[in-house]
This record gives sequence, C-alpha cells and structure tokens, in this order.
Amino acid sequence: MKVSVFGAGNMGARIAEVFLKAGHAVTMIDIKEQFCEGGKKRIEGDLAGAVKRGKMTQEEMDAALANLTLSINRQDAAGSQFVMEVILERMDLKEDLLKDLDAILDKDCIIGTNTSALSITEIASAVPARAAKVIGVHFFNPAHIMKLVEVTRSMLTDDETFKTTYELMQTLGKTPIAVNEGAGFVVNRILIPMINEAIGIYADGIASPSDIDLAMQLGAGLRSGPLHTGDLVGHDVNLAIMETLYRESGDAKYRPHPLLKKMVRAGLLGQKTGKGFFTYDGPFGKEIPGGDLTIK
Ligand SMILES: NC(=O)c1ccc[n+]([C@@H]2O[C@H](COP(=O)([O-])OP(=O)(O)OC[C@H]3O[C@@H](n4cnc5c(N)ncnc54)[C@H](O)[C@@H]3O)[C@@H](O)[C@H]2O)c1
Repeated sequence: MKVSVFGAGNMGARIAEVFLKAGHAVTMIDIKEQFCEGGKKRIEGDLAGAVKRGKMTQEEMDAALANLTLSINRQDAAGSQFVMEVILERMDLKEDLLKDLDAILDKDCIIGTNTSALSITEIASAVPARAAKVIGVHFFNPAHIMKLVEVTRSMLTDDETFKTTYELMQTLGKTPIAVNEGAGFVVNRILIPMINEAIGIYADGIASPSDIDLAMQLGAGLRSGPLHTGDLVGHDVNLAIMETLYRESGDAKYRPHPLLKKMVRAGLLGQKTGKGFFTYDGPFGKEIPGGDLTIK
C-alpha cells in the first residue's frame, strides 16, 4: 500500500524504513531536500548493515530502496492509504499539517501521529471531518529495532481506525499495546521524568553522567542509563514532553529541570547534535569515551 511519512528526522526515517521492509511504497516528505537526503542515508546505512549481517539480501535492500520516494511537497501524499505524522513536537505545526492533509487525502486514509506526549484529541480536533481517522501511533527510538508501538485512541477515534492500525503494526513485526489518551501515554510518563530526575542528580553534583547511568544499569537493571537514553531521544524532545506533562497535569513533579532547558538553549541536544551528556563523533556518530559533560 502507499504510505506517506512526514518528517525524515531521527524517528521519521526509521519509521519509513519499517514500512519499506514490510514491502510498502513509502513517500517520505520533509521541508528541505537535504533533510530528506539525510533520512535516506540513514535508511541506506541500516539496510546495508542488515545485508552485511545476513538479515537481508542485497536484492531485498534494492527492492526496499526502489519503493522509497522523497519529496518536499505535501501534495505528494495524495492517494496514500496510511499517513504517519513524524514532524517536530509542536502542536501548531502538527495542526497546520493535518489541516492541509485533510484536503489532500482520500476520506478513508488514516493519519497516525508519532507525538511523544501531546493530546491526540487536540491534534484530531484540527480536522473535525476526519477526526475519527486520527490516532496516536507511537514508535520508540530507534524505530527499526524497538518492538513496542503505543496505539492511542483519542476521544474521537473510531473502532475501525483503531483495529486497522493495531493490526497494521502487527504486520510490521511490532508489538502494539492499546492505550487510552493521557499525556505521555504509558512509557514517556515514566521514562522522561526519570531522565529529568537523572539530570537533577547530575546538576546537584551527586555523580558524573557515566556513573549515574552505570548506577541505573547495574542497580535498577536498565539496559541503557537515563542520560544515554536522554541523549538518544534528543533533549529538545525531552523538554517538550516534560512541558506537556507539566502543563496537562499542573503537577510540580513534572517540572522540567532548569539544566534541561539550558542544554536545549545551548544546542546540546544529544546524539543528533553530537553533544549532550556524552560526546559523539559528530551528529549521530559513535560515542567518544571519556566525553562526559562537565558544567561550569
Ligand atoms: N526522538 C525520539 O526518541 C522520539 C521517540 C518517539 C516519538 N518522537 C516524536 O516524533 C516526532 C519527531 O521527532 P524526531 O525526534 O524525529 O525529531 P527530529 O527533529 O529529528 O525530526 C523532525 C523532522 O520533521 C521535519 N519537519 C518539521 N516540520 C515539518 C513539516 N511541516 N513537514 C514535514 N517535515 C517537517 C524537520 O525538518 C525534521 O527533519 C516528534 O513528535 C517527537 O516527539 C520522538
């Protein structure tokens, strides 16, 4: 089927990759050609790695890439049966995109939003005539590896949209769970405040970033420590999620830590900018050992 993915960034490219690997034709749409090309490079890198490890043949890789179309024109989503919105975590941008898509897409086309924490009902309300066909489809990072997808109904999502989306995720090799809307859904309501707390522990001078992560790996059984996970997600995204949790609940326990705000203002976003609580060999590069952040 024809799938369109809006956003070729950290998550969008890998979500496009998941659909390509399942044999779908994917149009990946961003606002600049260079962003589309960057996303395509990451897909090519992943697929080449899979071929090298014997998980995929060269022919399968070529067929998947032949199914990928890049675009900077929203109109190219026309004729899609499923659309994934994977753009920046901002309600105004998501609403603006959905309003345009409402005029471009067939009336039965489902729009899945990959929002990390925003209200699915609020996003859906931007397109009253299509609100029943809008649903939360929350993939995890890195989307080509992580199995979980939170399939989240808004107040307005119809049963058919939920069932179709849930079953589609299973055909992609994912494990969906059914979620009723609530800021941050299940995982991020637990995970992101934990990252925020780890930032506070570091800011209080209690331990180094490496030791905080080691503590949570060896003491709490986590596969990745909270600050490495924070660098992977991107601190701009972490901040947006904390702000949503705080705004929606009014509960002080979700207050974004001041250091998280400063990290974002400084462009220390984590892997995507090559520097966060740890240092990387350029954007999305390998971690450089001993590169813990030291705040002055
Ligand atoms: N980073 C994570 O770990 C993670 C995990 C799950 C969900 N999410 C969610 O996924 C979404 C994308 O996050 P990301 O980390 O990939 O961000 P990102 O900054 O890496 O990528 C966002 C991309 O969207 C593009 N974009 C912006 N406006 C657009 C528009 N109108 N049309 C098309 N493209 C547009 C940007 O140019 C950019 O390439 C957010 O809603 C985020 O909360 C992120």
